[in-house]
Amino acid sequence: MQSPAIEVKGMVQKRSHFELGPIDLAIPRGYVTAIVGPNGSGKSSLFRCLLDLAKPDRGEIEVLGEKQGAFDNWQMKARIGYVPEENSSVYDHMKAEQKAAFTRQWYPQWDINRYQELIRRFEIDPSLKLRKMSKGMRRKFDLILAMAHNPELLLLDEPSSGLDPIAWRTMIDVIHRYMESGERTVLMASHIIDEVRRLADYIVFIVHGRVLGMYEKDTLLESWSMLYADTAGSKEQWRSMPGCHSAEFAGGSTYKVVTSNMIESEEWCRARGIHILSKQRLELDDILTAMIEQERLRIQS
Ligand SMILES: Nc1ncnc2c1ncn2[C@@H]1O[C@H](COP(=O)(O)OP(=O)(O)OP(=O)(O)O)[C@@H](O)[C@H]1O
Repeated sequence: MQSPAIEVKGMVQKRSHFELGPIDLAIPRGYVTAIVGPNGSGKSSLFRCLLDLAKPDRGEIEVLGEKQGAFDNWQMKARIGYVPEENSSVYDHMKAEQKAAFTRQWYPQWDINRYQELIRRFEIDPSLKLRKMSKGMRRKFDLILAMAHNPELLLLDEPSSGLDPIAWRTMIDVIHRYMESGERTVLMASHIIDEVRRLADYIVFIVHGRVLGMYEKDTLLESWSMLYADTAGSKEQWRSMPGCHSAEFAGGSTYKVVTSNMIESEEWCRARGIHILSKQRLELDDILTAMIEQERLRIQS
């Protein structure tokens, strides 16, 4: 089996009011993995640790087979593309084309045709000064700079922040095409459920600096469901149902039940003669909300 693109073992970063970790994570090569979590859950902090822009207090990080610490090596940086959550204002006085000329010095694989194709697709005027660009234009340009050297690994921190719907679709298409070779890896943080649904193969949920789990997206969406079940008057111990997240009385002899394991829940109901009246898959944001609730209960207990 291929080694992971990113491997994090027992990583902890302590701040005065926030602790990230301990985090253990293996991001697979050749796939898009989305990190999803509420504001302040530590997504950007994790990205900065992965890129050696911030130091963890404990643990090990390996990116593209290199242990953290080998990152001062430009050859290593050239294998990665990064779009941070906030862009730096240091280069604001430059025109886009000057910033591109400056950036390409660091990337031996800079692909001028690819750069120009992306400039066209995202409709960027390269003669414009960066400070004159709108937030969305700047975001598109940052994406272009991160992708013009065809990196093996792309780290995108809320890539669509500020993009209009047309630019957003272009971004989705550009990332899909980037992944076509099957050898590239994307790790992205996102709050946009539609973006995660369209792009991600795997989803990592992070809450209060801790990883709740990493899931294959399709399996996750197939497993979490809400069902209405008719118990025909019998009292059910819903808590013993596999995957039971919550069960609430819905009138008559009907219950509304949320499960994280639809297949086993159905079998459990069948074995007890409980009739499932309807079932509906949960959306990713509902799943995240349910997981946050589970985590809250776990911490309280
Ligand atoms: N440079 C820093 N110094 C000290 N604390 C920081 C720093 N950057 C972030 N934090 C804190 O770390 C915590 C996690 O923030 P982080 O930006 O990593 O979360 P996030 O999941 O990316 O949030 P968002 O979705 O809002 O972008 C927050 O409590 C934040 O205040």
